[in-house]
Amino acid sequence: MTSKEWILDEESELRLEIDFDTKVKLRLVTGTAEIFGTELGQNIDYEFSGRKIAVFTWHGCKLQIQGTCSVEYIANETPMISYLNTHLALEQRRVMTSQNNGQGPRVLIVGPNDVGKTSLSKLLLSYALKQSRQPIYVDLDCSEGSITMPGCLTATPLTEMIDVEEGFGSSATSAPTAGSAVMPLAYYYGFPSPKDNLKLYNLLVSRLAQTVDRRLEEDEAARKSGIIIDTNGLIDATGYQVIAHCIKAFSVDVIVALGHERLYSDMVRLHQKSGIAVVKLAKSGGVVERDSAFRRQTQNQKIREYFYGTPKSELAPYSTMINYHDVDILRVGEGSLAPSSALPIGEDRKVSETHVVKVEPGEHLLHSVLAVSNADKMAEPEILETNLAGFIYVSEVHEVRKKMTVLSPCPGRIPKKFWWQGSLKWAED
Ligand SMILES: Nc1ncnc2c1ncn2[C@@H]1O[C@H](COP(=O)(O)OP(=O)(O)OP(=O)(O)O)[C@@H](O)[C@H]1O
Repeated sequence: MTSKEWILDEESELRLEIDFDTKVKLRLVTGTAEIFGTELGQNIDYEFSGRKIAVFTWHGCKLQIQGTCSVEYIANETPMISYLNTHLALEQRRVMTSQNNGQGPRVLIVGPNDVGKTSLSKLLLSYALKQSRQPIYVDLDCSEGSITMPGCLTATPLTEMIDVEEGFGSSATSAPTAGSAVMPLAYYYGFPSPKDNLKLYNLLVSRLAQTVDRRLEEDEAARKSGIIIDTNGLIDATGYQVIAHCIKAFSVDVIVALGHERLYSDMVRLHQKSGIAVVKLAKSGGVVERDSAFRRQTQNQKIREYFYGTPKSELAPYSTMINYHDVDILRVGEGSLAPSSALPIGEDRKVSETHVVKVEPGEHLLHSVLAVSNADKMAEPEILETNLAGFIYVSEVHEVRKKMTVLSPCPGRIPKKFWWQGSLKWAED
């Protein structure tokens, strides 16, 4: 394995892109360094595969890289000072919470795709954690699923530093995630973009916000620390509606507009008069555009980790045979969208967007990832607003015997019978 040393001056970063089929080891030899806000320990090997990262140093350091990266270079110009200043301003608001009902900042990060919204969220959360805060991370980017699986909207109270190698996670709704001692709260949306079913998306955002509020009422440390909300990259007219809805639902008081001048000035025009602080931050030159193939591979990696764990903490999934009639497979909206002319008189399309339909099990479920609802009965709309117990993967379908084999991270019978089908499939390799 090739080995290379890099010397970094203060306030510079080493940018690395590592393919999915290679492994690269990173070691901090001297000095201090961090990855998206989480500090590296000296003389520890960190291993990465299929990642694009920046190793930043405030005071200078020496790094050792073993293995081959597809891209590696040092950048001296970064927006890190402005990111740190944003953290300091948020921290100031936390200190001043006594003047604001004990409520810390509620920050919404908006911007187009691939400007570094998730990376900035990690950084602001890590810096808050470093100051013994316990912020809540709300992930509304349904295409990515930083915390659980793509297709989910989640809220995670963070109590421990975010893992350098795994980011937000070797995460699972069935287990506490990296960076958290508490289980994340997840609702199932099931589509890659809020546009796919706007009514359902907004409904779930409102539901998530209510649950977060209830938690904040009980948890003083989290209340003071505030919430950081990561969004998806939609910034057209629908995107603005989605943003306005999030602001209302979560009572956002700080908007960070990342890497987009017009979005910033629109946010000032639309929201500043209601007392919301709007901050403009520049995109880092290191943020990498990810094509659809890379995003798909990242999703696959995420799904694989849910069932099999990571090299650091491997899991062995359990395989169970299920009768078709033991479970109800559900779908919302899309599958049930009838042409307007076919809807009963007086019922408009909006009604069917949140209508739940049962799906006949069959070959079409093969390789699907299904979300297991915590609901015990099929009542609308409550079932839509019930959080998730976890996920299963359909590894085999036995059409003749009316059975299917599913993988689950937990042993034994799967206790819940309502399983959501979204657009997520995964061919195990
Ligand atoms: N300074 C940097 N150097 C190298 N890579 C970076 C840097 N900042 C971010 N990245 C990488 O760039 C990619 C895109 O960043 P990120 O996911 O934060 O963007 P995003 O705006 O949240 O994207 P989207 O909304 O499209 O999901 C990620 O793989 C991230 O790890």
